[in-house]
Amino acid sequence: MTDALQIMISESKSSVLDKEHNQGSKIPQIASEMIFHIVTAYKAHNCYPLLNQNNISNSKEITFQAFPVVKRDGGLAVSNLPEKGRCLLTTKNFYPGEVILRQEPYVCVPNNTVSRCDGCFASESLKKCSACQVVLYCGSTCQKSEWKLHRLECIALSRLEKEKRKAVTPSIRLMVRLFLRRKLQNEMFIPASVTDSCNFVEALVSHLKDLDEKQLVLYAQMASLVHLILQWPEINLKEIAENFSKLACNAHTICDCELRPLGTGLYPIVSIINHSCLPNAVLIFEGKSSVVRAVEHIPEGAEVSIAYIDIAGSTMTRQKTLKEQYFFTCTCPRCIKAGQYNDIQESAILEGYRCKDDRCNGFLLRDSEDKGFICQTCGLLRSKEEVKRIVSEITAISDKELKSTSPGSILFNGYMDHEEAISQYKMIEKLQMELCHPFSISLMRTREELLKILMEVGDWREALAYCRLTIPGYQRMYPELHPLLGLQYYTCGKIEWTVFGVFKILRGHVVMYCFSYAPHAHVQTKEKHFKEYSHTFLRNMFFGATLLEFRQIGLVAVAVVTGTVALNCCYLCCRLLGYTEDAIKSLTRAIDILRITHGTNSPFMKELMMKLDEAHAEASYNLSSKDE
Ligand SMILES: C[S@@+](CC[C@H](N)C(=O)[O-])C[C@H]1O[C@@H](n2cnc3c(N)ncnc32)[C@H](O)[C@@H]1O
Repeated sequence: MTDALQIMISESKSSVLDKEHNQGSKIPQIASEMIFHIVTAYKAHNCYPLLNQNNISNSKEITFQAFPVVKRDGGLAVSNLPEKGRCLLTTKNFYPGEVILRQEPYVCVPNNTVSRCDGCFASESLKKCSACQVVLYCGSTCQKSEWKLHRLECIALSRLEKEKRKAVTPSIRLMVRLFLRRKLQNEMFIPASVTDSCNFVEALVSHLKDLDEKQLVLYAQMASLVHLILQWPEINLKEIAENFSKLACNAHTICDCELRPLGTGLYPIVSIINHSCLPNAVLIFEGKSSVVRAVEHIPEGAEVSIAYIDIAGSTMTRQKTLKEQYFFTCTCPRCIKAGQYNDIQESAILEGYRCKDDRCNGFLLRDSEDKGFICQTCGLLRSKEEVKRIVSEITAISDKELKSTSPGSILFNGYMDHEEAISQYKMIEKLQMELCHPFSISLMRTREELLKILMEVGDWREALAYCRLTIPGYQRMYPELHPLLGLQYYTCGKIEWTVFGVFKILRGHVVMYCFSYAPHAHVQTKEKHFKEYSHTFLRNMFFGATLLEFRQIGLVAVAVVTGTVALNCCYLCCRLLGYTEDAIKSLTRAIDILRITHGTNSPFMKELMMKLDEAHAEASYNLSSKDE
């Protein structure tokens, strides 16, 4: 049977390759048919060729025993669980904040939403590699550090016609690099070690047998492009397609410290870690290095777990996502509660509707006669028709053709300009407030979008209001030590620290003209001539004057000040009353969480801790000037 399959693979391969050279446009269809046949044949014979957790011990090339212990002295071992496959176990205690594992990527690539340097993922001062014209570098240091691998990649990419080079997406590059690195390690141009070798890649689960036809077709199309780039007769399309399937469930999105995606990387030992919706560890990146830290005490002999997905959703949503992307049913402590009353209640709050009575905070469940949804606190019915009407209004706004016809003028999330985006999101927010439970995820996502845009335009005051609105949702949806909760406190503190008022002095009274100041940007003001205050200038002004009284009337505020500095200057700038204390609270909460998830040594954390120190210094200055 294996021989028959082998013949089929080689026949299909040669036909694909022939077509590839003769009629480029037909390749994908033929390649996908081939993959489909191969997989169907494997399925029919209940046999899967490469390693996976089910047949791992039968493999001749590599066995599980070849690398049972990842880091004996580091407290980790690899084991195998019947329902999960391989897993990472601890052989010592790990405590919150302790690094469990650090690993460099076996291969990685930056994403293409923004142009980035291949070496460090920076997005500034980039130059294209003069030979392939595909890969970007920020300077010679990064170019040199990447050269061993890029030398071969560059030759391969340079052979491609210009038009085809445009189709070289990050996923295609990641696959090309995977094969190139394996080759370089086999030929000993790049050193291999027990934990950094293609053996680990071979052992990754692929779930090829679980893919639907559409996905198989896609992988086959992608495989044919990789084949065309590499032009290695010894690899076949099936192997490449299977590797795409492996990357889909084993590669990780590389993020910056604020969890914004930068690229994709394969970290073979990190890939052994299984998922939990209540994980005991977190995966963070320091540059391109992956770092897994404990977020709770993990006793010796326990399994290390991380979250593969955003764990904010209801059990049903999380399970659906895990099944679709990773092909398993989660049985973590949260998921085993599926269907229990508390779980149903939580789902209804996160993804359901609000009570018709504004004053009631109850959650709604579908009524038995299917007329609508009944509030479980006050018993009020919300009709299906009403729900439908609001849902379709929201959809209509979301779908509205706001996209610009000329790509150059798209400013934000496809909207023509920020103001338009803000107004659309506010309309959606209003409708969601009418429809959804106050802790609903969709309402929170809308507010997150608004926060993002408002920060982009430097409207710090409103951004702060939205940021504060999201905090209770985050507290509810995430565990106490979740990086996203820490980062939301950080954003709040950062804005509280940033919001300034600019005052104009009028005979000892000061009239406030604006509320916001964006460092290194223009002061946002009703009176345009207040532009371009430098950060230092504003800070100096603040320290030179004492605010006696502050009253806010709409957008204008009146403040009474004393102090010669204030009177010598035309304008006085002051952090809005009470915001320093708020910033201290938010930054402290952020640090309490992020020092566990992110450690304390990264530049990001150092800056954050410095900000908190500054806030403390300013608060005690305020206190002392008040006493005087
Ligand atoms: C990144 S791999 C993790 C390592 C994997 N167990 C192995 O044997 O290589 C992801 C795959 O592991 C399995 N997996 C991960 N977490 C799981 C869990 N909580 N329950 C069952 N299977 C899980 C699924 O097959 C998933 O697609």
